[in-house]
Amino acid sequence: MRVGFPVAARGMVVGLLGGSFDPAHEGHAHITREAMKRLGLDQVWWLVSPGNPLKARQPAPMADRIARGRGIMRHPRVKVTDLEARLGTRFTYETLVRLQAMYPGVRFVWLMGADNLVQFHRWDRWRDILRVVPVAVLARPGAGVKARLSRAAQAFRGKQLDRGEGLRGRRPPVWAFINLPMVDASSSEIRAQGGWRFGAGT
Ligand SMILES: Nc1ncnc2c1ncn2[C@@H]1O[C@H](COP(=O)(O)OP(=O)(O)OP(=O)(O)O)[C@@H](O)[C@H]1O
Ligand SMILES: O=C(O)c1ccc[n+]([C@@H]2O[C@H](COP(=O)([O-])O)[C@@H](O)[C@H]2O)c1
Repeated sequence: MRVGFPVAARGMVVGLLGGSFDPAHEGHAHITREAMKRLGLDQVWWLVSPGNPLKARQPAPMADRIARGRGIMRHPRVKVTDLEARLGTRFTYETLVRLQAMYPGVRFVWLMGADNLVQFHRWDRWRDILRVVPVAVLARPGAGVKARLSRAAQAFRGKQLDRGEGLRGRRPPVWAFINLPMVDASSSEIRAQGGWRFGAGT
C-alpha cells in the first residue's frame, strides 16, 4: 500500500464521507458514528476535499482542516484523510473509480447528508456514482423533504431500500435514506460566528 493511504483488507466495507470540513463539527462526527453502526461499516474514511467543484469559495488550508477533523472525530476505525489531494482528484466519480482500483476486494459505500442529495444531479457523472457504489443519505435538519423530492431520488426511486441495514451487501445501483436523530450543526454557521481560526500559530 502506498504511503499516506489507509489500510483496508479484502472483504471490508468502508464508508466514504467526502466534504469540505471547513471546519469539521459534531454533525460530521455524529453521522459518521451512526452510519458505521447502522450500515455495519468496518471503517469510515473522511475525504477532506481539496476544493468542492461546485463551490467558488477557497477553503482553509488542508492541514488545518485535517487537524481540526482529527480533533473532532476520535475513533480508531475512522480515518481523516487527504486522499483526493494525494490522488489528484476533485470529482467524486473519479475518486471512487481510483479507490476501487487501488483496493480490490474492498467495498465502498458513499455517505452524504440529505442536503447534498438535493443538488446531487449537478455533480459530475452523478448517475455513474450511483452505479458504482451504494449510497447512504443521512438525515439533516431542513433537508428531508427536498431530498426526497430531488431529481436523483426520483430518478433512482426503484433502487431505494427502506432501511440502511441491507445496503452493504447489495450491488449498486442502490441507495437508502437513513433517518436518525439529527444534529443541527454546519460549517457555514461556525464560520459566520467567527468560530474557525486556522493557520500556523493560531
Ligand atoms: N449536521 C449535519 N447533519 C447531517 N449531515 C451533515 C451535517 N453537516 C454536514 N453534513 C454532511 O457532511 C458532508 C460534508 O459536509 P460539509 O463539510 O460541507 O459541512 P457543512 O456543514 O455542510 O458545510 P457548509 O455549511 O459550509 O456547507 C456533506 O455530505 C454534508 O451533507
Ligand atoms: O463530483 C462532483 O461533481 C462534486 C460536486 C460537488 C460536491 N462533491 C463532493 O461532495 C462532497 C461534499 O462537499 P461539501 O463541499 O458539500 O462538503 C465532497 O466530497 C465534494 O468533493 C462532488
